Amino acid sequence: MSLLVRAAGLVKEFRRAKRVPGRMSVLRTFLSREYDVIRAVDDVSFDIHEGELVGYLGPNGAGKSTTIKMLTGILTPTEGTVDVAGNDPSRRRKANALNIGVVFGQRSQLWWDLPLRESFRAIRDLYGVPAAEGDKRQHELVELLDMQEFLDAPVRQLSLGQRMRGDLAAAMIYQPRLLFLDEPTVGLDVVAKHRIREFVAHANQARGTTVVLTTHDLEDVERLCRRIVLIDHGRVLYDGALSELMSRYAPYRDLVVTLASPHDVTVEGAEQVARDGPVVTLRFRSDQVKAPAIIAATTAAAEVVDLAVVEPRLEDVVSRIYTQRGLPA
Ligand SMILES: Nc1ncnc2c1ncn2[C@@H]1O[C@H](COP(=O)(O)OP(=O)(O)OP(=O)(O)O)[C@@H](O)[C@H]1O
Repeated sequence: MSLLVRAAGLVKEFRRAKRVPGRMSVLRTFLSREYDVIRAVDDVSFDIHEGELVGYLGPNGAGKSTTIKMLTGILTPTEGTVDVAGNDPSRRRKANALNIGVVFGQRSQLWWDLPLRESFRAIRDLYGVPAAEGDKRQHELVELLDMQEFLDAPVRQLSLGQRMRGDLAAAMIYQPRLLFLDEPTVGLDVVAKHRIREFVAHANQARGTTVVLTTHDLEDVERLCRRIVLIDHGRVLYDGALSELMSRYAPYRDLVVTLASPHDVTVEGAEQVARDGPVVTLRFRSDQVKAPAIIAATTAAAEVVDLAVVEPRLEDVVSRIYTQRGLPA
């Protein structure tokens, strides 16, 4: 796989007027020439290869949007370098724009008063997509995202889910090599989320589009991303496979059993971590002991009426990382 994005030692600092306390604070802050420097991105480096689908994650204020803005050319780095398909995005914004598609869940890139069909036409013209190729691509996207029935309605009349589908299609119609998705499923119902995820997976797998996904919805991540980059306070905490993060930081399974009567259970190789009436949770190291062995030992030790083996949730691992402000020991 060839290298598509290289971020090396990226730093972005913002200046924010220092708040002057006391009477007339707002006016005095405005007139004061003192600033605080905020290091929103602090020495971030990563490579992304063609065809990858990377989750770029972090808590609120971690520096995700600031990084993405540097990759798309909206912001110039304070230090460090960015290369996106051979372009320095902030110096060659137009050339970079031809290679990238950007979708923001929170705000539309479409023309509010135009029907989607007209927006697509305008974008195709803007990007110089040949007519026959554009027609074919548009037809395909309309089918894939099931947009036929609202193609002629002005964007302002669309539901959030319809608008998101429109935004995705608009970003893909000129076939960018790299797609940035910022919270693409925020505010959508389960069916709409599913549809968006299916489309993104298809774009990545069938068309080979490289995707950088920023999201707080960890189901998006579980469904789509093999690799994640986790940042906080502008620094990379983890960059690697999602499966590796889970096996390294949550190498356990829970056996949840419902007993015929409420009591504690002692089983070798497992630890009882919770009991709620007759429902007991036994945790065991999945890298050291197999689930069937724990199940057999538990059913021998107690009268079990129901049981389930539960995998650790990404949400638990990530929330531990966020609260500890670092990777668990
Ligand atoms: N234009 C700006 N001027 C001053 N500070 C800024 C500016 N843009 C971002 N920041 C600050 O930089 C830090 C990182 O912000 P950023 O928007 O990159 O975070 P984020 O990870 O995208 O957060 P969220 O998940 O809430 O969108 C925050 O402390 C934010 O207040």
